[in-house]
Amino acid sequence: MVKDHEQKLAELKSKIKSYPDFPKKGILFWDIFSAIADGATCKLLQTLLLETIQVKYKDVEAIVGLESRGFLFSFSLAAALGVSSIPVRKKGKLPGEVVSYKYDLEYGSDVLEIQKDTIRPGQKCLIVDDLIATGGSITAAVNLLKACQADVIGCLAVIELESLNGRKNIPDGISVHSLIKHD
Ligand SMILES: O=P(O)(O)OC[C@H]1O[C@H](OP(=O)(O)OP(=O)(O)O)[C@H](O)[C@@H]1O
Ligand SMILES: Nc1ncnc2[nH]cnc12
Repeated sequence: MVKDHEQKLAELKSKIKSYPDFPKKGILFWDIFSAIADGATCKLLQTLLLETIQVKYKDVEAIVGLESRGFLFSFSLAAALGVSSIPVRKKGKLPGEVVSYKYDLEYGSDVLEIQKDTIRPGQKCLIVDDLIATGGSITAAVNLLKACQADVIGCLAVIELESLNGRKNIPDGISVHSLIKHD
């Protein structure tokens, strides 16, 4: 039987384990690695992400992955589509000339960086990550790409924690899509 999209999403959802109180008390940790340890689920996840890109983001020219779990998807999707794979990393990890963006965390701040010569003004970029929680990381990546004059066509995550309303800070007009929603 050919599985339809909703069945595939339900199957993927059932494969992602959660761990209470990791990495600290009160956090329910959704572990993408538990799903991709299984080869059939790797393939299912790749198929679901590609189907989404073909429907919603078919003009994409670069897949931008957020350190580190976003890299699981940015290379494989870019390779399948034959488009650029570009990493956004935490400060001090990328060689050459970088563009930096400082953003606030609950306590303190952090800096994301991208290599200047990997991105060109107007390039149609899709940001990918495993999970949107507070939305802080993905919002900072949108702002970093905007500072590079890239055309951010959307953000795509495997999981979104809806109760944290991480979408609220993502600039207006940026499409956000997640495969699986949890509270
Ligand atoms: O929406 P937010 O509140 O920003 O949280 C989501 C981010 O947190 C996790 O990354 P983390 O910084 O833990 O790094 P890792 O991928 O290297 O584990 C996750 O992979 C997202 O990038
Ligand atoms: N609850 C969570 N599970 C997995 N990764 C996360 N990153 C931020 N919050 C997370």
